[in-house]
Amino acid sequence: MRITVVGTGYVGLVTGTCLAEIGNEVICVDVNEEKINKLRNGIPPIYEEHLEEMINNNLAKNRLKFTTSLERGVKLSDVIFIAVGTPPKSNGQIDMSQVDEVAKSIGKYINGYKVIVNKSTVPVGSANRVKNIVYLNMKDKSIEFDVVSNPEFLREGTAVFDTFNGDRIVIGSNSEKATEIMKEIYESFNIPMLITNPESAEMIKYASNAFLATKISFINEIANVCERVGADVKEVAKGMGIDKRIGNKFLNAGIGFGGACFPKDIKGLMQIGNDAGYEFKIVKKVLEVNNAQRIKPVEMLRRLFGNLNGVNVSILGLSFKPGTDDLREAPSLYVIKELQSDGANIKAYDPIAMENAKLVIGNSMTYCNDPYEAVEGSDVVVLLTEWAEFKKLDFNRVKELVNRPLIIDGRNTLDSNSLKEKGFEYFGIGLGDASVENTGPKESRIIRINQKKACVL
Ligand SMILES: NC(=O)C1=CN([C@@H]2O[C@H](COP(=O)(O)OP(=O)(O)OC[C@H]3O[C@@H](n4cnc5c(N)ncnc54)[C@H](O)[C@@H]3O)[C@@H](O)[C@H]2O)C=CC1
Ligand SMILES: O=C(O)[C@H]1O[C@H](OP(=O)(O)OP(=O)(O)OC[C@H]2O[C@@H](n3ccc(=O)[nH]c3=O)[C@H](O)[C@@H]2O)[C@H](O)[C@@H](O)[C@@H]1O
Repeated sequence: MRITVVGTGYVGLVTGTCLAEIGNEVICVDVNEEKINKLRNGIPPIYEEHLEEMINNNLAKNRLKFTTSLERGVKLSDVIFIAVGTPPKSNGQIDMSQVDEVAKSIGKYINGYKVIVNKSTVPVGSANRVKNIVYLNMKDKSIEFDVVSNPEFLREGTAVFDTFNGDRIVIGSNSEKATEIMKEIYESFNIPMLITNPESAEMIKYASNAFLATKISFINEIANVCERVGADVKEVAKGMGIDKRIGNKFLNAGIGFGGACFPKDIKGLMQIGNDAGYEFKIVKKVLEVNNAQRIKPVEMLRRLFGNLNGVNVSILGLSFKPGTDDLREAPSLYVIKELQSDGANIKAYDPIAMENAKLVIGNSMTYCNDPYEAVEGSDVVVLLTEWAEFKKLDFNRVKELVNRPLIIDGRNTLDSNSLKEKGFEYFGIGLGDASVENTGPKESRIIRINQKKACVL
């Protein structure tokens, strides 16, 4: 099939490349000339595992093309995926200007029947919105087209894997013809398809992201209570997750969620509710909990040091999660801002996100070439992203290099017992005894359950 994908960000580029990989002729369009020039030379502007080799493979087979000409993209394809950004405006509302712009151009250049696919995360009613904009901009009103909603569920860092191994493909369509074409495109992925109407498909996307974010804030609140009562949130999550109705995914407590989508889509869902005259209460709290959680390591340091002025803090991990160089809404940005306002000296290292970090954070902290350089002379090591390489560090060497062997593990990812054996002070999030809440003189400790009273079942 001849397919055009508009927008070569995380979603558009991965979708376009994967659709080419299964044999389609794909044109990827972007307004950003620099990105397109790089992509023509096989260089992806983002980091995603396997993406570069797949782009080069499909460029070589002539199945994948990159252009800035949306006109070519519209005229030469039967199906047009819209995968441009839908960022939040400063008031939290969803900015639809990129989608509207693309819809206008599709209307202008449309030259025959097309299926237009909303792949971007867009508010309920957007399939109709795109339909109207396309129609208004068409010269020849007799040309037929359909707009379907096909939300994306890939995660950054595992985007290629997720595209081929997703749990479901959702197609929101009011047209049988368009539905059949969409089914044909996705048939070989062998992923269950849910066919529904566009409004439900649009809502499925927001509801899914908001639910996942809710799970995270929920377990983080459980962690905050665990600290005060001597329970271990990792054990609690394990025990909860065995119940199939709850499931064991997205129950990792830590410093909360970041990324381009959860915070944005929660605000988006609140707006969708507001516009429909309904105040969405739960997700508002989810965001509030997350805002506090992401700066929790700083609160812990304030408690441990009193005054952070002049304290040498080494940060391991800057991206909002492992496997990506994306820093959008990363908890690290908030931690660094707070630490800087307290006068701490910061050295940082991330395996992939250093270049992005320099652009976003600037030269107000020291960027290191490896984790050992980052921890040298530190008063505290703070782990913010659970990159696999941090687990494999030679902690004996780390101990030699630091001023004080103190670790705050914002992702509960390191082996606390082994670190303690090596002589480190170790604090995680919600780990009972390994909580900052439980340090200091006994009388200042917050309620502790007498663990001997606990029943063993
Ligand atoms: N990043 C993610 O993991 C996921 C994102 N989404 C949604 O997918 C959409 C896209 O997200 P990302 O790929 O992260 O965005 P992004 O910001 O990385 O990429 C968007 C691309 O669209 C291009 N663009 C903007 N206006 C254009 C126009 N008029 N014509 C052609 N290209 C244009 C931009 O230059 C940019 O390269 C958003 O709605 C997002 O919420 C959905 C699932 C996962
Ligand atoms: O709409 C989107 O953009 C995407 O948003 C998320 O994907 P993503 O943001 O890439 O990453 P996740 O793996 O979901 O992690 C998001 C954040 O939650 C945090 N997280 C995740 C899981 C967990 O148990 N605990 C936790 O704190 C991560 O550290 C990260 O900061 C969803 O998982 C995707 O299904 C969705 O397509």
